[in-house]
Amino acid sequence: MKLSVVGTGYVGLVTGVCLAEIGHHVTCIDIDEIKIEKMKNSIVPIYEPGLTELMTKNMEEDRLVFTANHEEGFKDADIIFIAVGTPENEDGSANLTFVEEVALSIAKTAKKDTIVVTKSTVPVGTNDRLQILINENKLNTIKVEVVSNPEFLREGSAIYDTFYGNRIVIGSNNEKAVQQLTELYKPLAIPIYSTDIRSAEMIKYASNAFLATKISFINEIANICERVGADVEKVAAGMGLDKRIGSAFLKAGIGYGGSCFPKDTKALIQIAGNVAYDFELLRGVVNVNKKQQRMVFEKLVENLGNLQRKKIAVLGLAFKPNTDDIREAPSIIITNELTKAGAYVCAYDPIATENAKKTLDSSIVYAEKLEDAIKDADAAVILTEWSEIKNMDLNIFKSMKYPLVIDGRNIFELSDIKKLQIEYHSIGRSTINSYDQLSLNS
Ligand SMILES: NC(=O)c1ccc[n+]([C@@H]2O[C@H](COP(=O)([O-])OP(=O)(O)OC[C@H]3O[C@@H](n4cnc5c(N)ncnc54)[C@H](O)[C@@H]3O)[C@@H](O)[C@H]2O)c1
Ligand SMILES: O=c1ccn([C@@H]2O[C@H](COP(=O)(O)OP(=O)(O)O[C@H]3O[C@H](CO)[C@@H](O)[C@H](O)[C@H]3O)[C@@H](O)[C@H]2O)c(=O)[nH]1
Repeated sequence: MKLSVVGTGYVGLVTGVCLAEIGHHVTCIDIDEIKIEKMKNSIVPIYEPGLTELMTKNMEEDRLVFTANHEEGFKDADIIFIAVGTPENEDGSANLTFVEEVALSIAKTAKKDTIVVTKSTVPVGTNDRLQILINENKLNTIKVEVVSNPEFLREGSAIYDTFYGNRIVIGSNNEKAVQQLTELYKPLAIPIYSTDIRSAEMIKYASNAFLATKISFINEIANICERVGADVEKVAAGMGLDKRIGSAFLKAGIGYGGSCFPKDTKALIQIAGNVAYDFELLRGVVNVNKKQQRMVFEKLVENLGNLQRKKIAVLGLAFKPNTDDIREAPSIIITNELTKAGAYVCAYDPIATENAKKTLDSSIVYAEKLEDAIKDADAAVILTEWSEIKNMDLNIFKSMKYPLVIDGRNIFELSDIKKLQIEYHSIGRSTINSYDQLSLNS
């Protein structure tokens, strides 16, 4: 089939490349001309494992092209995917400006019957409104059918998730459109769940809100564990054995970040509010997350006191490993607090440094190597569970001025930490202070 994908961010580019890989002819469109030029030259503008290779392969096999011109991009399309951003408005609601701009440009330039598939995460009712917007502004006598097809990929494993997702949700009342999309996705052999448009839109928000709820739940359990002498890692493992609960998304830490959970939870609270429903539970989830994101900073102040002129090594800046994305990353809040408190922040991230430089306070110094950030530090905080950090030689902590480590991701085994002379605090587990004990004994 001939497809167009509008928006070449984390969702659009991965979708376009993967659809080309299963044999479709794909035109990726973006308004960012610099991005388009890069992609035309086989440069992937984001970090996503495996994407460069797959993109280049499909370009070479003539199934994937890029353009900044909507009209040219829509020319032959049987199906147009909308994958532009839906960022957060100041009041927490979803900003639909980009989606509406694309819908209008389809209305004004599409010249043949087409299915418009919304992959962007949009509030319930949006696709119905897009259908009206397109019908009212169409310049040609063509049929345009708007379908909801929310995306569930995760950054860092986006290609795997596209090829091996648990389900594909299609929201439409038009049987022909559902059939055509089913045909399009057939090579993926992923179960298709077909439903009405509004339920499809809600499935996306409800799924993200539920996963965020699991995270805030386990984080609260972790905070209680610390106070009653239980270990949250063991608690989560024991809970996860119950198939009704499941072990996924029970990793305690410094809260969820990223471009989706923070904005989508707030948008769902707004969606409920718009129909006079107070989503009390989800408000709790969001508040717990805010509190949790400050946890590392609070533990630092508790143990170090005044942070003025203290060197703090910040290990990991991305909101999760295997991505360069720092949107809504806990590192933003934590480094802001640190710099406000007068600390000297030396940060290390294997991939996200360039994006961090655009967002974080300009006083932050970026180390080239993990060991450079840690050397002579008064404390180290771990914010992202990159495998490089997980697998580091723990003896590097010996090069610190005082080996105080606050691990916001519980990446080390307490049994390994006990072998070191180090003061180690994590989330929902007991504190290890073999440094002071050893110095008292010697
Ligand atoms: N990032 C994820 O992991 C993820 C997963 C599932 C769903 N989503 C949803 O998918 C949507 C896209 O998210 P993203 O992270 O890929 O966004 P992104 O910000 O990475 O990319 C959006 C792209 O759209 C382009 N764009 C904006 N207006 C345009 C227009 N009029 N025409 C052409 N291009 C235009 C931008 O230049 C940008 O390259 C959002 O609604 C998001 O909530 C994201
Ligand atoms: O047990 C866990 C699991 C995740 N996280 C945090 O939660 C955030 C989100 O993680 P993850 O879900 O892996 O990444 P995203 O790429 O944001 O993917 C989520 O958001 C996407 C955008 O909507 C959806 O498509 C995906 O299905 C959904 O998992 C990150 O900060 C993680 O550190 C935890 O703290 N504990």
